[in-house]
Amino acid sequence: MTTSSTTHSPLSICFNGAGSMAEAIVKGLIAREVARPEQISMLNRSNQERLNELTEKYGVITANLEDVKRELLTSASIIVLAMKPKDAGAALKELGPLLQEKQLIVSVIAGLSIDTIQALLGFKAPVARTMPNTSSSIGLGATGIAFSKETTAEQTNQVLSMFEAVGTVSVIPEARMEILTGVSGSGPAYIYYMMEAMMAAGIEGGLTPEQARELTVQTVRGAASMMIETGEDPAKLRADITSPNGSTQAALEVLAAGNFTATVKAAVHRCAERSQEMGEAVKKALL
Ligand SMILES: NC(=O)C1=CN([C@@H]2O[C@H](COP(=O)(O)OP(=O)(O)OC[C@H]3O[C@@H](n4cnc5c(N)ncnc54)[C@H](OP(=O)(O)O)[C@@H]3O)[C@@H](O)[C@H]2O)C=CC1
Ligand SMILES: O=C(O)[C@@H]1CCC=N1
Repeated sequence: MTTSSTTHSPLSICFNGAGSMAEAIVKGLIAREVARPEQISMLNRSNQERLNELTEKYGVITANLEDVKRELLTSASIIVLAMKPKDAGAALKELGPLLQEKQLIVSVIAGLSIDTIQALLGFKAPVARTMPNTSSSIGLGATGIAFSKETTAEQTNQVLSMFEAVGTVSVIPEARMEILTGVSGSGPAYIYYMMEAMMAAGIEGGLTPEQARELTVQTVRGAASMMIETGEDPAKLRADITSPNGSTQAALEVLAAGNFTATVKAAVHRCAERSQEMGEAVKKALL
């Protein structure tokens, strides 16, 4: 850590990691005009083709030369850690000595705790531990955020603005971050899995792939919008569809026989547990 009193103005955000989650956030930030492309830099380990693609698509700054990368990291007001958990330990150890104490670290890394991030950096940096999801790219993300006590009010507001621009935000105690990952961080994947199965069944029954897709997408979109617009519990909305002894009841009985609720709950809890395991692995390997 360096202790120069340089202030970082205007706001600049450096994404350390330039994969699908970083792109989802950047796309949303630019579309919603929360940051201009020239305020955003994106770095990765080695994939130059990927950096070229991001500059072409969004006009953001990218770099692969080590000294330029270092300059972008040291001059950013916010550094977003967006690499896989297995790569985070080495990246944080390298980053620590470069940072000034006022630079804010925003992590999107599953399982990695604030304590571990600070221990790997080598000092108590202000940290916002977040768990977004890929729907941020279209402004419909759901992000959980926990702040370290070193985070200033201004930094807290900057992070809230960043993620509110790309969807909804839930500020939660850090201890709830794993279960939130199970619900909303990985959640879109479960819905896509369900949609794949519905589409496959529709095609088996003779719908064209296009019809199966359109009907499935509109059904999921309509169901989500019904919850938002009516404010009803899903159990009530489900009951409204389920005629006694009708076709929906017959379908739900098949799902219940396959332990639908228990299976989905087990999946969410296993996701939370796996997230914790990944964080523990980083801690064990590098501290
Ligand atoms: N995908 C999702 O839905 C969500 C992901 N997350 C979290 O986001 C993080 C990233 O996931 P995702 O975007 O899917 O991963 P990707 O594999 O798509 O991207 C990872 C990126 O990290 C880069 N990288 C690896 N090591 C380093 C390093 N030492 N320094 C800088 N950059 C590095 C890679 O560069 P290169 O290609 O050059 O190796 C690549 O650009 C994960 O920790 C995950 O837990 C959180 C919420 C949702
Ligand atoms: O699968 C993963 O590990 C990440 C975390 C949340 C979504 N994807």
